[in-house]
Amino acid sequence: MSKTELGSAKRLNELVALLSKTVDSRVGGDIEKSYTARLIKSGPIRCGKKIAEEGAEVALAIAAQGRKEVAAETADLLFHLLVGLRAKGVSLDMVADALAERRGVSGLAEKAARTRKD
Ligand SMILES: N=c1c2ncn([C@@H]3O[C@H](COP(=O)(O)OP(=O)(O)OP(=O)(O)O)[C@@H](O)[C@H]3O)c2ncn1[C@@H]1O[C@H](COP(=O)(O)O)[C@@H](O)[C@H]1O
Repeated sequence: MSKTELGSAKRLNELVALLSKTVDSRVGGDIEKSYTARLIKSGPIRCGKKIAEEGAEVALAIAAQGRKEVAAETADLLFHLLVGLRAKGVSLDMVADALAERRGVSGLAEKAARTRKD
């Protein structure tokens, strides 16, 4: 990873950490004043639907729109993912553990091992 990439990843990491804290702070908050509080209160099914919607918007932007649109839709998706994780009680640590377990394991090797088991 280049120095520039590492710098951008660190910045995104810090912003996601701050956003995650904001999301946590909205739990049980006033649903008239906070979109996050309203979405968390609406539960995991509604949050899941929003994530599917935002994910589709990212996919469409990648397929047919410009880079600015892709970045904006990705920011929407990241926010909704954080809200969905919070609504479901999944910590960022759990996601980090899942990512760490896969580190260095080629997707192709993993797929081949899975196919052998089937
Ligand atoms: N990052 C975000 C963020 N990204 C997207 N959104 C909101 O996500 C909503 C959903 O987007 P849509 O385009 O689907 O809008 P919609 O069709 O009206 O949404 P729905 O009625 O389907 O829920 C919009 O209202 C956006 O404003 C966000 N709302 C909040 N944040 C962050 O969360 C913080 C706390 O926000 P509140 O909880 O509202 O105070 C903010 O300061 C921001 O940092």
